[in-house]
Amino acid sequence: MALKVLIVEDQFLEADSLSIILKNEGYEIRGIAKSVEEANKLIDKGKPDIVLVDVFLKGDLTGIDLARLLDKKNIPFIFLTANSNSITMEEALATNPSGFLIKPFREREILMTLNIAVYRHQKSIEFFTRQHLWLSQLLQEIKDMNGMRSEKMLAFVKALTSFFPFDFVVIDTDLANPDENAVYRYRRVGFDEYVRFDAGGNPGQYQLLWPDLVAIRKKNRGDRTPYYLNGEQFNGFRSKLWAPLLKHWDVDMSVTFYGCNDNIYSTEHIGLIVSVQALLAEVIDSIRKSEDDQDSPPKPRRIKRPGQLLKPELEGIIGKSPRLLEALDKIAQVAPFENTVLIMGETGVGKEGLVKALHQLSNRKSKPFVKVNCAAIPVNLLESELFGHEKGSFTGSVEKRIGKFELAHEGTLFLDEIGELPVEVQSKLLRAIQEKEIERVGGRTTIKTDVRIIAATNRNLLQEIADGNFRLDLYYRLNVFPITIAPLRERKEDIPALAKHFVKIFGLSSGGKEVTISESAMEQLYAYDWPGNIRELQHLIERHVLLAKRSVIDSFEMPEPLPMARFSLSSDSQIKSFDEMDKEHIICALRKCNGKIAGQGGAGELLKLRPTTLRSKMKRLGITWPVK
Ligand SMILES: Nc1ncnc2c1ncn2[C@@H]1O[C@H](COP(=O)(O)OP(=O)(O)OP(=O)(O)O)[C@@H](O)[C@H]1O
Repeated sequence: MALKVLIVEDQFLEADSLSIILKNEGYEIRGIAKSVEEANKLIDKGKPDIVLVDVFLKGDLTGIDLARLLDKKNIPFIFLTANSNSITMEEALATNPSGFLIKPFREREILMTLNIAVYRHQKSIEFFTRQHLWLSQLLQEIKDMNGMRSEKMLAFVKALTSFFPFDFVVIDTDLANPDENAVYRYRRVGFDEYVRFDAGGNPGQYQLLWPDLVAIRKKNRGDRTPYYLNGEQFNGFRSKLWAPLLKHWDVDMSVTFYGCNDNIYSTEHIGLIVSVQALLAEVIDSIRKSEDDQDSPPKPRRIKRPGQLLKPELEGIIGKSPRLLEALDKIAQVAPFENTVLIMGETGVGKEGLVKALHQLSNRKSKPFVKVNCAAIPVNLLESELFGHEKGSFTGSVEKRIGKFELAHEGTLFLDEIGELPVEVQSKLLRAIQEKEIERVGGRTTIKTDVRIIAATNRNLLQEIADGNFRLDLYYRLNVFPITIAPLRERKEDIPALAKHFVKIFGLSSGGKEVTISESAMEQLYAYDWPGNIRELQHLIERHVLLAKRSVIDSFEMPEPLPMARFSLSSDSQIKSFDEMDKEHIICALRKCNGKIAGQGGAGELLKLRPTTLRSKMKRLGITWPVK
C-alpha cells in the first residue's frame, strides 16, 4: 500500500518538486499545507504515515510547534531546512524527528531519508508491541504463580525492572489504607539485586520514609493519569514515573518508580504502562490475596535470586552504579531484537564489553561476531575491508577478498570508532545497511547479506555532522537505539569494585600475588578524574600490582594532572571561553604553516584535524587567512 505523505512547506516550488519526486516513486501525497493551521486541518481529515515539515513557516506557529504535536500523536516527521543555525537545530532535535532534509533537495537523498524514517518508525512500533507482549506474559505468569506474598512481590518487581528502569520503586497496594504494611519499597542495588524496606525500615540515603509517602499519597489522590517528571529533585532522585492502578473505577493502588539519573522516563514508558494498567492492578490484587509471610528475616533484607545474580553474558562487567545499570538494562532490552544499536561513550568506558554482551544475549549468539575498527584501517583499504574486492580490482589486489559484511553474515558486525569513517565510505555503508546488500569493490553483482549492525563511537556525532564529517542520514539510520555509557568520573561508586577486580586479575597473572588496596590509596583513586576511564584505571593497577613488594598497596603514583589543571589563575586573569582558546590556537597553527591547511606540513596535520573539519571550524570562528 502506498505510503501517505503530508508536505508542510510554504515555498510553492520546493513543495511541488518534492511532491513530483515522491509521486513518481509511488508515494501518495496527502496534501501540501502552507502553515501549521492548514496542516492540522489535513491531519484531522486523515492521519498521514509521515510528514515532511519545513522548520521555518510563515505565521505564528513554526514547524517546530507542529513537530511537537506530531510527536504527541506518534506521527513520524522529517524536517526540511536550509539553515542549520545551532539553536534551531537543538530545538528541532528535541522534538524527536525521524530525519532532516537539507535544501536544496536531491532526489536520492529524499528517498533515502524517507526510507530511514519509515524504518525507524516501524522499529519503534515493533519494539513497543514486543515489549507489551513480553511484559503482559510475565505479569500473567506472576498472577498465576503460587507462593508467599513477598516472593510474588519480588518477582513482580524484577519483571518491571526490564521495562521501567528504576533505582527505587514504591508499590502501594491499598491507597485507602493508612497502614505502612500496605506499601512495598525496594531499592535496586545491582543488576538483579534488591533491598526491601519493611514498615519502619530505613530506606538508606533516600528519604522515602513513611511521612514522605503519606504526603505523596495525599498529593496523588484522585489523580487518574500516569505521569513522569525528569530533572527535578524528588527525595534525592532525579526522575520519577507514577502510575495509578484502578479497581472498580477507583484509584486503589499505585506504582512509583524513582531514578537517580536524569531523563530516564519518556512518553514510551507512559504508553507501555497504560497498555498493561489493568493487568498490573490484577497482579497486585492477586499478590495482596496471597499468603502473608510477616515472620521473615530481619530488615532491610538484601534479596538475590539464587542462580540468577547476573546474566552470565554480563558477568565480566563490573559495577553497580545507577549509570552503569541503566546502560546494562538497555543492552538486555534491545539484545533480542534486530535493531541497529549505537553505543556512545568516551574512550575506555567499556563500550566493547557491552557490544560483546549484546551479541551474546541476542539470537545471533551462535553466529559470527565480526569487528571492524574504522580508525585503524587506512582510508583507501576501508571499502575493501568492509565489502571485499574482486581479484585485480585495484593495484595489488592479486586475490579475491571477502569483506567483513560477508564474514558477519547472519551474525553481528561491530563497527568500532564509526565517527572516524571517511564520508565517501559512509554513503556506501548506508546503502549496504539500508538495502541489505553489498557489492565487492570491482564486482558487478550484488550480494545479499543479513547482518545486525552495532556501532560505537567516542566522538560527538552531532558535532561531527555540524563540521561536515558525518552524514546526517547515516546518523539517523544508526541512531535507532542509542545507549550511552557514562564516564568513570560520573560513576565513581564503581571504582572500588573495579579496582578490587583488577587487583585480583593482575595478582593471579603475576604468579598468584595476593594484593589489597589500603583505604587511603582507594581515596586517591576516588579523587582522580580518570580521563582515560576504566582502561586507565586498569593500566594503573596493573603497573602497581606488578611492582608491589608488599601485600598492600598503600599509595598509588597517580598520573600528572592534565596541563590545563596546572595553570593557576591569579584573581585578575581573565578566563577565556573554549571558542576564544580554539581561535587563538588555530591562528597560531596557521601562522606556523604559513596559511597551509591541507596536506603535509599543513595546519590540519599539526592540529591533528581533518582539513574539512579545520575549514568548518575556521568558518564558525570567523578565522580568515591572512588573519585580519
Ligand atoms: N565494567 C567493566 N568491568 C570490567 N572491566 C571493564 C569494564 N569496563 C571496561 N573494562 C575494561 O576496560 C578496558 C577498556 O574497555 P573497552 O575497550 O571496552 O573500552 P571502549 O569504550 O571500547 O574504548 P575505546 O573507545 O577506546 O575503544 C578493557 O580492557 C575492558 O575489559
